[in-house]
Amino acid sequence: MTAILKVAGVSKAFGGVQANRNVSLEVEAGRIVGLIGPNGSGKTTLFSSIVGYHPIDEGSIRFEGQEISRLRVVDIARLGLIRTFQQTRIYGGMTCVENMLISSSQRDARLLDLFQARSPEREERAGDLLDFVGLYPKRKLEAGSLSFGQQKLLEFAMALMNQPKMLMLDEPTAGINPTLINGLIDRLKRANEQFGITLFVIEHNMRVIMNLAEHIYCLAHGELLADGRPEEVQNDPRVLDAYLGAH
Ligand SMILES: Nc1ncnc2c1ncn2[C@@H]1O[C@H](COP(=O)(O)OP(=O)(O)OP(=O)(O)O)[C@@H](O)[C@H]1O
Repeated sequence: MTAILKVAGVSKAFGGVQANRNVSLEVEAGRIVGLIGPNGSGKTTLFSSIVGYHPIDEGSIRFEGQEISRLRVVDIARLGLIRTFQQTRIYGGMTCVENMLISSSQRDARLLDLFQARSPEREERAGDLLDFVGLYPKRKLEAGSLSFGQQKLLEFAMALMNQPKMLMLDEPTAGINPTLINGLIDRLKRANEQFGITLFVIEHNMRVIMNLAEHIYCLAHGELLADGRPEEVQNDPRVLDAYLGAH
């Protein structure tokens, strides 16, 4: 197995706050890997650094062997490394299909309007992916009328429009009811298996991440604390201490 993502010695501070300190980790191609840690342990900061949202202070980030730590978000996305956010980023006044079409044009970093973004192939792909996440019957509805969980599914489908090699998901199940959570886990696994997309997932819900990930990294106070198979990490006294100590 080869690493699709290699993070080596990454540090990032905001003023006096050391959000990440000397973090090194690897994500193997085709895997589902989890990132856990108490609130404020630096998970989102690490994701932002990887996708080029802000410069890092030290270290190296390689995607498919290429150094990406100095690239812009759009250039990293073009390489096939895409991230979704804790908060959904959809246009509530547009239909589900329109959101999908706009999303697919973002990869090119060109400000295409919806008219230009429409093509038979893209519309077909949008329909197929909406079907994949179970939203095909709602494709012509305004995205703002969907439940929060359905909006998360739409956002996931929008990310797939860009045909990523690797998707980084920041708390995909946050705020979603338990029934939809199971559906989302199933879709994430299927995207991994059917489309071969590598997934790197931040998740607070332990049941979800234990069920989903094959390997888990745990951060605490900005540093890598432990990593291993889900059952190893779950029973690691250092991880338990970090969580208990955080409350
Ligand atoms: N833009 C910023 N400016 C200043 N401080 C920041 C910024 N972003 C993050 N931090 C600080 O860096 C530390 C790590 O935050 P981060 O959001 O990465 O943690 P997290 O593990 O994702 O937390 P959560 O689980 O609550 O989302 C925190 O102390 C946070 O306050």
